[in-house]
Amino acid sequence: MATSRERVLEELAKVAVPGGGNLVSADLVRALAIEGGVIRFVIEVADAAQARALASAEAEAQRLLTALPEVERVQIVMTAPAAPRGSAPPQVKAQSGAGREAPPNLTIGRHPTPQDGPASVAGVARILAIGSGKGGVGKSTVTSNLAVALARAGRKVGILDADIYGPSQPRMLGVTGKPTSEGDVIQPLHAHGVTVMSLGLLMKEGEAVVWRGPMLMGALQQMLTQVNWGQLDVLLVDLPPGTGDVQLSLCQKAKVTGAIIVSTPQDVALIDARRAIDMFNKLKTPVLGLIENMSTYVCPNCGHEAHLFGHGGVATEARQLDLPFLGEIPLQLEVRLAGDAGVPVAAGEGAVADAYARLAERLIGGGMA
Ligand SMILES: Nc1ncnc2c1ncn2[C@@H]1O[C@H](COP(=O)(O)OP(=O)(O)OP(=O)(O)O)[C@@H](O)[C@H]1O
Repeated sequence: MATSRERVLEELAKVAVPGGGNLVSADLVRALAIEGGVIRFVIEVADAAQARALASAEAEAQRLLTALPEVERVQIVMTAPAAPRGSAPPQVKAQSGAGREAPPNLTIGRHPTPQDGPASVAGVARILAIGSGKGGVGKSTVTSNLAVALARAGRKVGILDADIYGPSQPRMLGVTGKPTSEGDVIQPLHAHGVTVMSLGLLMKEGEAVVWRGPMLMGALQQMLTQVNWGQLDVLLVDLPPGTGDVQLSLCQKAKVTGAIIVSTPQDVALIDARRAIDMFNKLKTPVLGLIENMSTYVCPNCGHEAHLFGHGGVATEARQLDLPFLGEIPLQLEVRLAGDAGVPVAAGEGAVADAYARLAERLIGGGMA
């Protein structure tokens, strides 16, 4: 069983920090995420001097958490913001056209600015959070394909890739350029009729770890408010898996129309999906429905139908929770190949593209997109 968030905070509250108090009471812990036996979080400090002063607290936190029975790995990132707390957000500087190999020249990631409750995003009619309890169930794949299907159905669609631990929308949508900026307004990119902004566009591939900490809450706020989204019928937010701080900040900072939960039919995924639903309920974000991904598998050679991860589990779960079941997406090799090639399968023709078109129609018909 995974260690609970409360248990982790209990341990961190034992770690004294210079100046009095502990890591938790001094409000230094950010982005706490627990995935199986892996615990990740950020210690947020004001500057390099405080980072040095907290080095032994970091080591102590590492020691205490690693000693917990269920914990396999503890990953702590210490971050100092680019500018001191409370100062104006840094200007966004951008270059266009540089290859993905070049280091990012955008300054993004800052402390969130205070605001009274969740805010609307200018020009964006609806915000849908696409979440999952478990990682790897295809949430990002569903997001990119659903966006393309909605665009094909004539809707103005955007994707905000907030999956800070593995932003994959640039690859899945085949966008490789870098966003440009005018003043502090970031210009998003466009692919397959979808407006796209991703933290992944601001980092070298595989460098997520460098960007995790400083980008968290403030970066999400920047992505919502500083990106020129234009007029959108719907903005899909691809969340990291689980129930961490990104989900929390999104629902606190933005007026989220609702959440859609992606799950495979496997019991283990469904258990985690329930947790995600519970979190959205607690955040008072309506859960608009569930999608079953990696549903039926049809053998391309003999046409035999198999249910590798089971079948119908998500529909049953939706019925039990009295939530809408929005549809099922088959498991097909083409889905992965298309995602890897940067042309979502929903942009073409075939059974999976049809399934996404039905899903898009369902959302549009229900006023969700
Ligand atoms: N219906 C499908 N058929 C075949 N492969 C799929 C399907 N859906 C997703 N995949 C593949 O499964 C893998 C995981 O998908 P994806 O990255 O979308 O999951 P995720 O839930 O967003 O993961 P993460 O936890 O990293 O955010 C990818 O290689 C993707 O191409």
